[in-house]
Amino acid sequence: MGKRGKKWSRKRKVEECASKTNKERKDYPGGANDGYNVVKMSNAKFEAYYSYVGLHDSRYDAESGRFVQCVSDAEKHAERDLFMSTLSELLPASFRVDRSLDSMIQRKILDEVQEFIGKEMELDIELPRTSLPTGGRREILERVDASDSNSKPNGGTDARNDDDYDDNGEKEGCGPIIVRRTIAPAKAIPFISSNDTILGYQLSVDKRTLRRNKSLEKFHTWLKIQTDCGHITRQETVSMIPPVVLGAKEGMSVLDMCAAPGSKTCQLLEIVGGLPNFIQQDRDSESLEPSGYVVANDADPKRAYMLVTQLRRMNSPSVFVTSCDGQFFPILDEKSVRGTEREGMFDRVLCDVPCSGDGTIRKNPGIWKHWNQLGSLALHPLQLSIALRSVRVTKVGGYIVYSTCSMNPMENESVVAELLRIADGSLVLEDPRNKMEGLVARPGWSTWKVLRESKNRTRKGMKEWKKKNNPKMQERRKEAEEKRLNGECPPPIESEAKANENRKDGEEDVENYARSKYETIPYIPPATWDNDALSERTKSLGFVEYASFDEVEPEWSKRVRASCFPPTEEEARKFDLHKCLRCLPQDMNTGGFFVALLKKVKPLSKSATERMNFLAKESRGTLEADAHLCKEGGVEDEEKKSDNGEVVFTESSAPKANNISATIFAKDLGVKNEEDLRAPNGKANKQHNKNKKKNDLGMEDFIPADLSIWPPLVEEYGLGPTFPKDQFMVRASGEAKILYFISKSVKKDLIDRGVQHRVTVINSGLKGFERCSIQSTNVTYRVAQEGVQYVVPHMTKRILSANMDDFHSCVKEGLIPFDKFSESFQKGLDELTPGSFIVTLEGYEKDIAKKMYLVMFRRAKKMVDCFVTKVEKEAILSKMRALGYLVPEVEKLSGDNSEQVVENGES
Ligand SMILES: C[S@@+](CC[C@H](N)C(=O)[O-])C[C@H]1O[C@@H](n2cnc3c(N)ncnc32)[C@H](O)[C@@H]1O
Repeated sequence: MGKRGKKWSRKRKVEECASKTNKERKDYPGGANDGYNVVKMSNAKFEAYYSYVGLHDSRYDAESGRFVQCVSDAEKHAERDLFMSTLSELLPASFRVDRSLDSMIQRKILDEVQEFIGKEMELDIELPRTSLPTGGRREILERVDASDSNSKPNGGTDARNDDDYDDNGEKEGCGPIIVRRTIAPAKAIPFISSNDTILGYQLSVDKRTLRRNKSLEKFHTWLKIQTDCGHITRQETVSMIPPVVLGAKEGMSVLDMCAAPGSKTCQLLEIVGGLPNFIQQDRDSESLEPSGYVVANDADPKRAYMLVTQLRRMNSPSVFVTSCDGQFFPILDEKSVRGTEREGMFDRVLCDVPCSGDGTIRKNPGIWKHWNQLGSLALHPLQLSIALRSVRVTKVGGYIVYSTCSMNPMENESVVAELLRIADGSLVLEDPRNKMEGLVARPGWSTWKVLRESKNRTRKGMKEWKKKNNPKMQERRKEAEEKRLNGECPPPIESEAKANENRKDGEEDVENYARSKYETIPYIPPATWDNDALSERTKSLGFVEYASFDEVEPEWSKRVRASCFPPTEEEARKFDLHKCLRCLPQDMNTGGFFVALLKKVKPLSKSATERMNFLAKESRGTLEADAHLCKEGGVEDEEKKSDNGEVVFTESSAPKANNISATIFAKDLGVKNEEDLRAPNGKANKQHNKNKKKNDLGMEDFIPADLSIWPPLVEEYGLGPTFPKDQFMVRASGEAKILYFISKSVKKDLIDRGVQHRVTVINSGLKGFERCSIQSTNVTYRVAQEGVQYVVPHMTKRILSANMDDFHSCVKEGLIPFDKFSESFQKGLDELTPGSFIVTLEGYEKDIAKKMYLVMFRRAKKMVDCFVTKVEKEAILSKMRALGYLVPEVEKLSGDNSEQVVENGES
């Protein structure tokens, strides 16, 4: 089998694996397949770890509205039960209405939301069929019955009757439980608001119930349509917190460092890159575009593509999607452009780092099976490195939000504490609670315990154990042993024997591990909350605790780092870590989340920058890191030396400090003189441009469109002098299929500084024109619906204004004969030569915020076509309804037939 065949079979394996996961998903809690693949919502290590580190040591006091310490064991038990039973419930779905929507449309949507959330209705709710380690389902049912309202009470709970449960913690003979409740389907989320209007809503039910429940069918259909139109975004409640905390404002430059799949990016874009509501008909062309922008970055190119799909709904020219390891995000200081000394270029940076994700355990039940503490320890340095880079690229005076969906202090407070330590006064932690009405978040921890799992409990250990216990291997070993006993072969040499002995020790451990991981031993709640007893329990599960970094064995010092340990008392007083937000699932019936808001008050010191580079280098290896960092083009010439006289790696010194990497990188770019690498926007970049039409991902470079394409288009569409030709970008090489329109600020801050040569640009802006040659003319492009509102204001030809009826016909019908329209509209059509043209809704010709424009095509025969996708047509119809035009709720729409026209050879 050739290479191709091999590849194909690997692909098939992946597909098979994916389908299995889907099956698992289908069967996941509440699935009809009784007992098959039901996820066990229990993990002894997870529970022992969090009990020991103190996750249940405080509770919410509803009376005072504050968190208080649990003083008795009973209180801790109750808190733990509440935590565990919340984790076993399915996560309620949430959504928010786009804050940048035209105010009239937004009002209409909010009215429609009220229709659903305002009135109570009887709902059949399916409770998860799960194995609950303790407390749990029965208790949930009791709470459901006892509660008239939809709110989740906090406080003590009854202990379960263990007789009802089998050894796995499952209730015997128990299928999916359906309860009928009279509730409102959703409640408002007060901290998701704009101008005192609440825009966020949390449903009473999870998305599966929403999809299947007959009484919610209408609501579900409405949600689907509004989501497709880009009017609302479905997003988890806690995931909406970071963008609000970040405090971005209209017109700001924002970087979303780890952006995919992009729900927070959308939220940020609505604030900084949406069209302000006040734009009305009399604005000048300057204010046509949003002045702020969002750079959405993700290290994984495939995930970065997901961002493009997600952001397309936003219809904004102010987004720049890149794929780059956040640890090497290019530094574009103000000084490289204007010769000033200002550090950083972003007003706000969201650093929502990759994490263990145990806060998402309600929607990702696979975490129950795979959770382990080593994962958090391994992520800690990467998270720190990305966060430091985020600080570096932020302007002085700007803000950084560090967030994770993990509850583990190794990924949260310890990273923030180390950031503050390294920044040494350049960063200040702020408390965002006052901006967050209705938010229930616990204070961050100022101290914590540091534990690791024993080595044999790693995946590698598991693999070795499996290999060792493979029946064939065991058989062979037995044969060898017999031979040895019979004197047929020499005994193993001493060191090997010793190694075997050692392995034997480990074997038992691994066996235990296997049991705990794959059979999921049910967790026995602590009999006492005494510290020693809890410590014993974690030890028996294979955890090792360290009081300080000095205790960490040398072979573990790369995993359990000094920065994992809590701050000294003096540092703790300085850092104020309690200002961080710790959202636990039981507090707002959400997922778990952590957020820290940091203000950059002065530039980072040299040693902080060196530490940042060191971490990046450590994570990616010297060669790769050097190449990445010198790709940025150094800005300072001097070679840096540390206190002990060693050459320390910095961006600028990279080529000098490591000649090999510089040579490799120079070769890669086709630059003969390595010094050229150091000149920002210099030879290296130009050479890079010339030689590398395709970037590392095989994508063509994203470059400004050649000005020679414009004359025929200017003539055809009457593009006036205000038309911003320099804001159109293309993919390099050949004739561009699409001309992307980017906003002025994206051009000025990013393109003009050459960012496109330093990172992989996945996408930016809106499709402004699409290739489409029109017979008997030299016109090679037509206007694209995606960016039509930014082109139309500059057009003086080929625009027709239509009344509501004609406009509606254009949206609704496919191929439309002229005589379907009013006489005046027909007259306009008769005067047009064949080709692309724009129809605007009468009265909204210049209102680009409402985007009542349609890209149409006039055929040679007296017919017209509409080049608008079904989804966009839905959006237009819902806007027409908001404008008071009586469009039926369900309209049969024909899709975009641009392809068909091309095939027919008419265009
Ligand atoms: C927690 S998710 C981000 C979720 C996202 N902010 C949202 O709200 O939809 C973390 C993301 O970081 C990306 N990532 C992992 N390592 C990275 C790195 N070194 N630099 C940048 N992104 C990284 C992952 O691909 C993943 O998409």
